[in-house]
Amino acid sequence: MQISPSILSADFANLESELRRIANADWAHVDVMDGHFVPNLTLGLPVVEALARVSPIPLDCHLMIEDPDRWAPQYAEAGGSSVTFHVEAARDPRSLARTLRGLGARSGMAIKPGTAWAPYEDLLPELDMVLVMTVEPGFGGQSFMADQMPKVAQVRESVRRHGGEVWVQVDGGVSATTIEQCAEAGADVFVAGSAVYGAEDAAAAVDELRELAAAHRH
Ligand SMILES: O=C(CO)[C@@H](O)[C@H](O)COP(=O)(O)O
Ligand SMILES: [Co+2]
Repeated sequence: MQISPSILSADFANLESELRRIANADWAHVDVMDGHFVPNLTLGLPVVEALARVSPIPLDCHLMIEDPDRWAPQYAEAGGSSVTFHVEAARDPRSLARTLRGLGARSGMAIKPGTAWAPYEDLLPELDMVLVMTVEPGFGGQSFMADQMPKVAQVRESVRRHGGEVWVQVDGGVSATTIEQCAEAGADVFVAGSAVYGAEDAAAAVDELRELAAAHRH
């Protein structure tokens, strides 16, 4: 059970110290938004490069951008240990996932709440992680969509049948009150932005989330 706090809810004026607050987490989740794929703009390659230089934990880059076929490999080169693109934006997801792995990154594929999983099941051999969004991508602090749990369970079942080591990540509205149902549905990597950075003791929030997830393991 792994926790990946989203720095979208961190203090952008002090990102290095904000990363140190979550040094006990498994990953630092970096939300890259381009103002086109989603109606919000956050940060890009130069900032990811800078974060990779100082982060005590590996970067989990979530790319909410158009044309990931062109840009995602550069996030792997910039220091993203895991790079997740949205299938809705990708022209050739299979080839992109292979390219990411070839660059030494873990390949992740994200699906929005309105996107079905079944058409993409055959991509599993190329993937290290599937990200099931539990909010509409674009902003932190939104309400958790419990209606995505059946999709998490579907992805978990596909992974079980496929037999590989593919992680199932949930992102959006994950907190101490919603993480249990995510774990029970089959998620094993949990992104939490406001629930971690909104806590006075971010490291304690990470530990609490990990314990709750472990106690409700699928
Ligand atoms: O990708 C996104 C939003 O598009 C997320 O990573 C959020 O930033 C998570 O924030 P919370 O919902 O946990 O506050
Ligand atoms: Co995200």
